[in-house]
Amino acid sequence: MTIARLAYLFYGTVIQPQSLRQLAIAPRTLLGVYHSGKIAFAIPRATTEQFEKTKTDYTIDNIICLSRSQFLLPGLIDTHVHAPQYPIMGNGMDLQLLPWLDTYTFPEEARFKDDAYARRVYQRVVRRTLRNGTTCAAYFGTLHTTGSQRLVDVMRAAGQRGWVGKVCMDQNAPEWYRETTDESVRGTQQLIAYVQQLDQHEREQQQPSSSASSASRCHYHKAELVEPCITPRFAPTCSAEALRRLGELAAEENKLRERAGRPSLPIQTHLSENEAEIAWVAKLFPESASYTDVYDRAGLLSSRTIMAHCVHLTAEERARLKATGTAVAHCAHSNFDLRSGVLHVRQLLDEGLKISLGTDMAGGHAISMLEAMRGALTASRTICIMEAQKQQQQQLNDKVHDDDARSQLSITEVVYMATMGGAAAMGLHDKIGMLLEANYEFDALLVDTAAPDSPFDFFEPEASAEELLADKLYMRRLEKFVMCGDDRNIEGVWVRGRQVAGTPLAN
Ligand SMILES: Nc1nc2[nH]cnc2c(=O)[nH]1
Ligand SMILES: [Zn+2]
Repeated sequence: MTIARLAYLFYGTVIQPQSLRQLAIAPRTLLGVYHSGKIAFAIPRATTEQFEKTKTDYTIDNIICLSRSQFLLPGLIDTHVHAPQYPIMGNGMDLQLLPWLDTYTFPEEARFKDDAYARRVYQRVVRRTLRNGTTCAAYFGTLHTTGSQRLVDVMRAAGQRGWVGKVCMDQNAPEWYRETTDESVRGTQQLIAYVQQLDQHEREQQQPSSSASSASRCHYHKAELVEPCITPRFAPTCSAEALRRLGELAAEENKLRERAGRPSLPIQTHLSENEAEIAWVAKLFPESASYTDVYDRAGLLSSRTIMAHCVHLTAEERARLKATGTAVAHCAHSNFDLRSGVLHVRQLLDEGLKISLGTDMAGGHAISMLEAMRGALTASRTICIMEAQKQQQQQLNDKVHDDDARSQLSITEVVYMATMGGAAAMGLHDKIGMLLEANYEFDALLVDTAAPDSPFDFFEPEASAEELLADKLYMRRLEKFVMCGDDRNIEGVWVRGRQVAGTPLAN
């Protein structure tokens, strides 16, 4: 009898969102990972005898015992980020969206016609995002098809999961950074074909297993790690014809995919970010009932569509996003930095919309999803303050009203949105976002709140047994990491069971 083989066996605390308001904290979890990247088992509260027995039951390549200050967390998912804007991150934050695009963004993105420059910047972006724990990202590229292909190459080589969109713009952009409608459609088709061909090649390379039923015999592969994504930049820079043809392309492609039992094609764009943008869309598309309706008419709303921002939507628009399963990427830092507005995220959550988080780097000044979580917390508190001020101004009574913090997000909610919520937004919820489920792919971070160069100090609570053993202690560690942590607290990063950042940790 052959002994099954594991790439990794972890023994320690696992923290994982279960739903928007529920977090599982599972101490002393035995977590096995196959070479295929799939989780073999996750047994919380395992005894040392179980640990010893597992070591004899399996051939294990790497055993990692977590210390008290460490825990595993699902990988962070950035559902809206502009890879080519990395060189201007943190610069030019003095303008609002439309002049910001013309002044800073388009000139930088135009440089990506140079494939070598594109590759160089994309290597930095992918390395930096991985180091910060972003295991999966929905990237916007530029207008350039070959440049966008280089982003695919870099992600695959580094082992990062995600979407890559060749940005489409056929109007209202400078003539040196604009394309024809045909070029928008053709470039998107070429990117889809390119990724398909890479995946096909990868599948052919995979050794056929003599006992295919044994997941442990499957090897790591890169097929479907990176998906092409239909990416009209936003309605103002796309003609109605371009939007319609991109919607048709998605529909045609999805017919084939459905027959092959494959997930539908991802779609991403911007929606209702800034007041001037919304007024411009109303002028450009008078036949549409709303900004959302512009995309809806083109067939671009779907259960694999992500709309970034959505700050100023009407109730009808929100209902339409919900009905079509379209997700909203909440990009709080960007909404502050470009003075676009403050998303009332509690309202959208109450209405049952799918909400995830995005850095929107470089509209947002930070590349880290920890920053995206903090931004979302700050935005929700800003809503609370605005609501309180409104109540006071209305002078319903002259005493200060009770503190109402219902609009405020919790740590649990932002962690959900940065992990499981991101997986749901990208239609990957049956693959990633969970660590306590066998057969999920192991996309994870090893966090250490006592890392040697940690940007904060964690003081153990007084040693009452109740406090030391309770979930409370790890909740406090998680909160510290979210509020005060950075990449120095991320000691290892795995995507599909392969370590892609951090120091080699196996012992
Ligand atoms: N934040 C942001 N909004 C956009 N709307 C259209 N393009 C962009 C972009 O690059 N960033
Ligand atoms: Zn954006």
